[in-house]
Amino acid sequence: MSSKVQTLGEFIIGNQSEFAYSTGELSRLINSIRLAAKVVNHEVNKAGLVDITGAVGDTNIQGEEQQKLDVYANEKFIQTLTNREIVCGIASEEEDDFITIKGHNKDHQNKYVVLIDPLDGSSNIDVNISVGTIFSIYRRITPEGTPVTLKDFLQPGRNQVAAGYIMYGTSTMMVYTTGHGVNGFTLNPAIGTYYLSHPNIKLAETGKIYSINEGNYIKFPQGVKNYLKYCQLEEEDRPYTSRYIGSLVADIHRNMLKGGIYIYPETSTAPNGKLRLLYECNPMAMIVEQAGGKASDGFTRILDIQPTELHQRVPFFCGSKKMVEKAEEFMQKEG
Ligand SMILES: O=P(O)(O)OC[C@H]1O[C@](O)(COP(=O)(O)O)[C@@H](O)[C@@H]1O
Repeated sequence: MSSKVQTLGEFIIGNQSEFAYSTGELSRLINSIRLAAKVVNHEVNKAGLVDITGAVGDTNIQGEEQQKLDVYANEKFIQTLTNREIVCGIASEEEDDFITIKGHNKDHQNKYVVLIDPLDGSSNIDVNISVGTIFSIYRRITPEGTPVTLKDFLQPGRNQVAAGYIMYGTSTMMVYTTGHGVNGFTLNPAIGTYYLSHPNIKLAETGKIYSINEGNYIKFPQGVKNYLKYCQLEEEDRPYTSRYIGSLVADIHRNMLKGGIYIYPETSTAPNGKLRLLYECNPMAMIVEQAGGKASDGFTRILDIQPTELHQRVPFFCGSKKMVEKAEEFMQKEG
């Protein structure tokens, strides 16, 4: 990588002026996520060698069996953010309730809350398939100097000040936005530095890839079944090709670079789908929209949904604008 390529650290400092009332707090926060991700990356990379795969025997609030790496990643992100005293609260897929961070002088002066899925795609850890971390950052809405409340976390996604993911794949990448476009940074593991490898990522208006777990086909709403038929018909630029990794970060990342649509709909057994609004769908929706794409629950823009619970689930249609609009057409036709 030529030395002229910007490092993530340089990029964060260089773009600090983008943030309204910039005190450097948000930059330090993104830097801390960068640091925690490096620590987690190290464990993920050697997962096959050491006894860090498999379950710990506990289940999280979603009733999912917690993987050792889930727990490890959760601890590392919470520790790193807590030790750097830059957030007033953290919510995580692996924690039943939000965590209050009092801050340096125990006076609740910090401005930001973070919502995180420490290790997404955990069902793929044991089989060495790409997994990821997803993060979402908001400015608190309750007064500084008072303890953070649930209200600070239950904000509509359009209020996010930053969102991103880290993908632990063939290479490790951090992709994020602060509302001024989307940039991707690749980790050079030899020196532990992220470099700006994917500047200003733009998602194609349409693509030829659809990503959905067709194993659930019979449980899908009619609108989704009709859209899948549409994708598979030999007409115009179709049939599209089916690609599904089963790791949200990896599926969305591929579609961001190649064009495509990812769908995790409601089903007859899961009326709100599987994915969590606050730390899976909202951050991915902000990234995809910032890259020119679209994200909805089939009817409503994801970023306009008013959250009511920390771990609520929503149906998710996300990707190339024209493909999501077509899928919404089929959903709305079926009502
Ligand atoms: O196996 P399914 O039902 O297709 O679900 C896969 C989806 O669930 C997820 O694994 C989310 O769950 P986790 O965050 O618990 O891993 C996504 O990454 C993925 O897209």
